[in-house]
Amino acid sequence: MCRENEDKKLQNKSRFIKAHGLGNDFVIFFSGIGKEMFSGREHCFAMFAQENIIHIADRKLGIGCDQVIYAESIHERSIGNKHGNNISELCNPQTNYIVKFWNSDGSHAAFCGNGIRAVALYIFDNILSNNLICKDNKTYNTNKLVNNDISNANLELSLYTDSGLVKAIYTGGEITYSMPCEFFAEEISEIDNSKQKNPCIPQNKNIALKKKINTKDTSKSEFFNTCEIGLEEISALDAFHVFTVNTGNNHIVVINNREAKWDHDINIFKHLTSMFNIIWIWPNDKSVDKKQKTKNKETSTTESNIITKDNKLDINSDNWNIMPYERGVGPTMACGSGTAAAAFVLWTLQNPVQLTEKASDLKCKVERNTNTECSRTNTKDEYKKLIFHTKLGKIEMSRDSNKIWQKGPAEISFEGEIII
Ligand SMILES: N[C@H](CCC[C@H](N)C(=O)O)C(=O)O
Repeated sequence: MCRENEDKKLQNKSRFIKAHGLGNDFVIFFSGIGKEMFSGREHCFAMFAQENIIHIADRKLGIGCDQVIYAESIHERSIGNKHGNNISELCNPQTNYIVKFWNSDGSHAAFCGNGIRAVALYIFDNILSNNLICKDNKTYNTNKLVNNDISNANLELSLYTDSGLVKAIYTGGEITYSMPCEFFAEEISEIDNSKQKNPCIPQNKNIALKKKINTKDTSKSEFFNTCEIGLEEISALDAFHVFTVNTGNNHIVVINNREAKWDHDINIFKHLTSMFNIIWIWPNDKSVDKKQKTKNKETSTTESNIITKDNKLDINSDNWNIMPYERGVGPTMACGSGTAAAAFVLWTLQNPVQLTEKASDLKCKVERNTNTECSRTNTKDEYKKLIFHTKLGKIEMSRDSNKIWQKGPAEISFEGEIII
C-alpha cells in the first residue's frame, strides 16, 4: 500500500470498548477518556455514517454488536484509563457525558438502557482506579471527602441522551440509573393490518388504539373503561394485553401466557418493527414445566397461566420473563428500555383485571371502574419492585413518586482498535 494510504489508514484508527448488558452487546467509542480515542472530532462524526455503523456492527465483516454507542465527556476532561497512563485530571464525578446510540442496521436509536449501564460502568471503572472507595454498595470520590465524611461524596454520572437526562449510580458491580423521560402508555387495540396481508390476523379483525395513560396525572388516571380485545387475532399468541409505551424509545409490550416463538409470533407485529421494539413478557413464577413425551424423547415447554381460577388476569406477579425483538436489530437477549416499558405496563395494570367473559371466548371485555385510582400497592406512591429474567440474568425495576429506576449488570468484554 503506498505511503499516503498507509498514513491515511493510521489516521482513522479508533479505539473501542466491547461490552454487553445481559447479552445485549455494544461497541462503544469514548471521547475524552484516556488517550484520545479518535484522530480528531471531524473524523469522529464522519465515522458514524450509516455504512460505518453497519460495518462495525457486522458480526462477520466488522466487530459485531446489537448497538454502536458514542459517549463524549462534555467537559472534554481526560482521565487515565485503568492502565494509569496520562491521568491528566481525575474526571469530576459530576462529569456530564453526551451518549448517542445506533442500531446494527445503522438506524439511530433515541435511547438504550443496557447501553447506558455499559457506558456508566466503563466510566466508573476508569474513575474507580483513582481515589474512589465503595462503601455500603455506593461509590464515593475520596477527592471530595470533607473531614473524611463520605456522605456527600457520592458518585453520580449525568448522561445526556436524545431522550433526556439519565443519572447513573455505581452500586457495587451493577449500575442503577433513572429513566430519561416521562412514560406514556397506550393500550393497543388496533393493529391496522388492512394494508398488510398478515397471515396471522384475519383481515376483518382489528383492535383499536385506546387513549393515552399519562403518568403525569397518575393520582386520578382515567383508565380505559372497556377494552375490546379480539382474542381471535391474537389468540395465536394467547396475548391478553398489547400496549405501546414510550420510554425514550418506542415499545410494544405484549403480556402473554408463554415465551415468544419469534419465527411465528413476530408476524403479527412485523410491519411495526420499523417503529417499535416488541417486548414480550410472561410470568416467571407461574411457569410450569410441561414435560411432553414424544416417542423416545422428552420435550419440555414452559407455559404459565395468568388467568386465575376466578377468571382474573393475574398480573400481580413480581417476577417476569422477557424476550425482546428490537427495532433495527431483531431478536436480542435483553432490552433495557423495553424492560422499563414492560414494568410501566404492569404497574399501570397492577390490580387484577376482571375478565367479564371466558378468555377462551372469541371476545374478551376488560371492565374496570372508571374511577379506578392509578393502581398502587398503597396510596403512598409506592410501586412494587419488579424483576425481569433474561437468559443471562435479571433486571430490577423500581419506582418512586417521580422517577423510574433500573438496576442491572453490565460487563466490559474487551478493548480494541478498528480502522474505519
Ligand atoms: N433498538 C432500540 C434501541 C436499543 C434498545 C435496547 N438495546 C436497550 O437496551 O434499551 C430502538 O431502536 O429503539
